[in-house]
Amino acid sequence: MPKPVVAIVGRPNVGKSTIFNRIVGERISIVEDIPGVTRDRIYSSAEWLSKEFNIIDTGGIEIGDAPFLAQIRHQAEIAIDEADVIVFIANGLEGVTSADEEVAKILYRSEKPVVLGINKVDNPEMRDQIYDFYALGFGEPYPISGSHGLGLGDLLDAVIANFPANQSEEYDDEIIKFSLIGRPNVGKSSLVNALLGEERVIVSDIAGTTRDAIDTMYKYDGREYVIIDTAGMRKKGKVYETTEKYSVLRALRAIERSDVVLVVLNAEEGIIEQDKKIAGYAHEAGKAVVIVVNKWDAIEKDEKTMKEFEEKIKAHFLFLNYAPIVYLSALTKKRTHTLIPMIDLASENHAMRVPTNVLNDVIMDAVAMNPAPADKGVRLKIYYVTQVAVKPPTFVVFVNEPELMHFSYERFLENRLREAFGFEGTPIKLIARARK
Ligand SMILES: Nc1nc2c(ncn2[C@@H]2O[C@H](COP(=O)(O)OP(=O)(O)OP(=O)(O)O)[C@@H](O)[C@H]2O)c(=O)[nH]1
Ligand SMILES: Nc1nc2c(ncn2[C@@H]2O[C@H](COP(=O)(O)OP(=O)(O)OP(=O)(O)O)[C@@H](O)[C@H]2O)c(=O)[nH]1
Repeated sequence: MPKPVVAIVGRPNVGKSTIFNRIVGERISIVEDIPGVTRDRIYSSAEWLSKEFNIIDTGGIEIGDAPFLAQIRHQAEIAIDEADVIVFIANGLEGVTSADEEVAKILYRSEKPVVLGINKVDNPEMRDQIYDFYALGFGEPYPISGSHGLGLGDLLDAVIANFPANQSEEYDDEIIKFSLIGRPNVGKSSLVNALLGEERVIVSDIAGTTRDAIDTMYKYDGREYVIIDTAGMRKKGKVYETTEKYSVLRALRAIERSDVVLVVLNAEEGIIEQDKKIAGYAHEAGKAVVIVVNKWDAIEKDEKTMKEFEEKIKAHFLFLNYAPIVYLSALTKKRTHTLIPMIDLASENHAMRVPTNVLNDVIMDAVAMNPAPADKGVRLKIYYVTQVAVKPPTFVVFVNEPELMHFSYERFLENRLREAFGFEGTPIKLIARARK
């Protein structure tokens, strides 16, 4: 089920990021600290009354050197393009400003529901001041205080009440969904075209939350695939579509809807910081990952080139050590046929379920071979392991003291699981829990 998308808009300094952070809370991703991966907090999943949604802080998307008013206009347009419900924030301490009216004007033009939040209403006496904001024309203004966490419940109730009704299932579970991410010009569109070749292409425009996302159905060897957001890869019409943060936002949304993410690199240009950042998003989302080195035709090669490139990738993407690497050329179509089998493999491993008894045999053997080190005289004891989820495979390890599970030991156990079961192409997650 596609999750509804909520976007926060408003002129600078009204408290959008404060509210975003409040709503998102402390969401811990699959790997807490990947060195070198900076997290842009402009997009996150969130939950209210067990309704899940995604939320965008449009204030975090700066549009180059556009002047003040153009900035807020573009941000409002992004909200309209990307969201199902828009949260419009104004500042209760300052009353209605002309910049607020500017935002309102753009929002009127859309048919998206708008919930108006008046921020910085830090105490109940200030509530009378919010009535001025009826003038903005979005009905009842909700008084809130982002910094004190007040009033957000009522605001979110209104947001949820505006979610689109009965969204249909996106695709059948057997259909493998994949997306291509990578910085501009690495060859994502060319690769999609190379894959599609002469095949009949059915482009589906999905109804519901994923506005603007054009997915492509793809059949290979009798199996069905969906290439997620092929439109997002091509589209570059509006001013903000060329900004880096916006493409990050599109990439994050495509990643989220995928089973397998292809991180596309350019052999000609090698690996740069931006590639690392993009790869980090795929990893953090817990998706299966295949690294694609494109433009392999364009470089001088000898028998060592591939090995050298692989070492470079391993060094730059330590956190993606499970991702298989495919070298190909979208231009000449050399080795493009090796890609789909890799996607199949990564996807299968991402959904792998290991029987509990086999799992425990492997872990107990590992522990016997290499017992956990003691910490201040107390030794970690592992009682039992069970797989609690797939996509990615997630294991709960029941222990005496979860704090004794150090990173290096966890890594050791993870490696043993990988040796025993494969898991090529997928992250796996270990969670230490105290046995009750
Ligand atoms: N008094 C008060 N101050 C707040 C509240 N929420 C945010 N602020 C303050 O307002 C300032 C701006 O907050 P941000 O969350 O950065 O605002 P923003 O809208 O994201 O700003 P841009 O990123 O510039 O668009 C900060 O100094 C916050 O501490 C609130 O509920 N009450
Ligand atoms: N030599 C060579 N050139 C390639 C290959 N794949 C793509 N190109 C070229 O690289 C350029 C960019 O390719 P695109 O497919 O548009 O790249 P993209 O990643 O979709 O780019 P954005 O849409 O900007 O994100 C084009 O000029 C392609 O012809 C390849 O395998 N070898």
